Amino acid sequence: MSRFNNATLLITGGTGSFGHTVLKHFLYSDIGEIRILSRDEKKQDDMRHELQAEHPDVAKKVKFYIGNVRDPQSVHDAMPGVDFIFHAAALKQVPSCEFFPMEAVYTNVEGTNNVLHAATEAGVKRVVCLSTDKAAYPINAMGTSKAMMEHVVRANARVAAERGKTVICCTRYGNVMCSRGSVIPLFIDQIRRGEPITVTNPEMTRFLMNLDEAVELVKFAFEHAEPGDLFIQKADASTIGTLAEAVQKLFGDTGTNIIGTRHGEKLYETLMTREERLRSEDMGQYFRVAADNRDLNYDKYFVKGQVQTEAEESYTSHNTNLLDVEGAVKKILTTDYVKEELAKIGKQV
Ligand SMILES: O=c1ccn([C@@H]2O[C@H](COP(=O)(O)OP(=O)(O)O[C@H]3O[C@H](CO)[C@H](O)[C@H](O)[C@H]3O)[C@@H](O)[C@H]2O)c(=O)[nH]1
Repeated sequence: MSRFNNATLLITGGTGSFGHTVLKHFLYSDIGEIRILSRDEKKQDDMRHELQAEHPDVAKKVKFYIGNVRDPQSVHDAMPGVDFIFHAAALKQVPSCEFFPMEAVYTNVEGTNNVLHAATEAGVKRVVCLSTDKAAYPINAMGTSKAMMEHVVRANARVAAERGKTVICCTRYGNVMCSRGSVIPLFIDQIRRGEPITVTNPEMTRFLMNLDEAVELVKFAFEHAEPGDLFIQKADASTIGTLAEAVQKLFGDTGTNIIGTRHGEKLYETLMTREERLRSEDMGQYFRVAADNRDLNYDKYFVKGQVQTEAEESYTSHNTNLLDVEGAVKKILTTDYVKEELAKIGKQV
């Protein structure tokens, strides 16, 4: 019998790519109920139909709640009886958050705070929050809001730990290949229309990860997290030039336009800062960075000698394993999306 036997799992942002994959993963487990809390009734309705058509035997485990993490009452209303929460609701598009930064604050910072307060109050057992590499040394509004979210997570984790019921932690990932609005589906669409693909900067690098890899870490976090832990998924990376070539190799070459870096973009991403790396524990497929659990009375603590505060290097998409075109082809072929798109044009892989 697993920890989830007959339990209720709430997924915020459950109609998004990440939430949806977590849902599918738990659907056939011994879990009792899965609640989806999200804003868009159309997406919920589509998902309800999809579940009824494809998983009729377990579809009734899923309950839909229309709400918004910005609205504490709607969060509160979804909470009774919940044992576990996967908090994925977020604004995540870099350029749009750049133009509407307060919207990112309301959803990513305040929304997370609302979820964690309600969870702590309701005595939920465990909460796993979803963060991004853009929160490490952030330069854009989306990343800055997610960095602040991570602070909100740690502060709430400390309070919840004192109360002794709820364990709150965070998982941090790089780019999820083929998630909604991301670059691989865009390239495929452009090729399908016979247009050149738009590459911002071929030298830019991004961590590449598929959703199934990511779910493993969510499960691990549910099982093993200590209050305030940050789990960081290790991943390969690729330059955008290499990624573009890999997509063209599979879908055809309609030419390439270089359009230049967009608002708020970095040349490379950092998954773990130097400061975090120094405190991290290498756990094979991921790193664990434990929370600093001292309180504000620093004079209680006495440190002898020099204290090292930074590791030599951060863990970045420039210094992790960089894939070549062949490696990138293999990697993107691990996603259902690419396999389905290839099937549509009659290509078997
Ligand atoms: O027309 C385009 C659009 C994007 N890119 C490039 O492709 C890479 C990936 O771009 P995406 O828009 O797919 O992803 P981002 O890195 O901007 O951000 C995404 O990945 C993040 C994780 O790092 C978060 O999940 C975030 O929510 C999500 O938008 C970037 O280097 C970008 O410059 C292009 O070359 N051409």
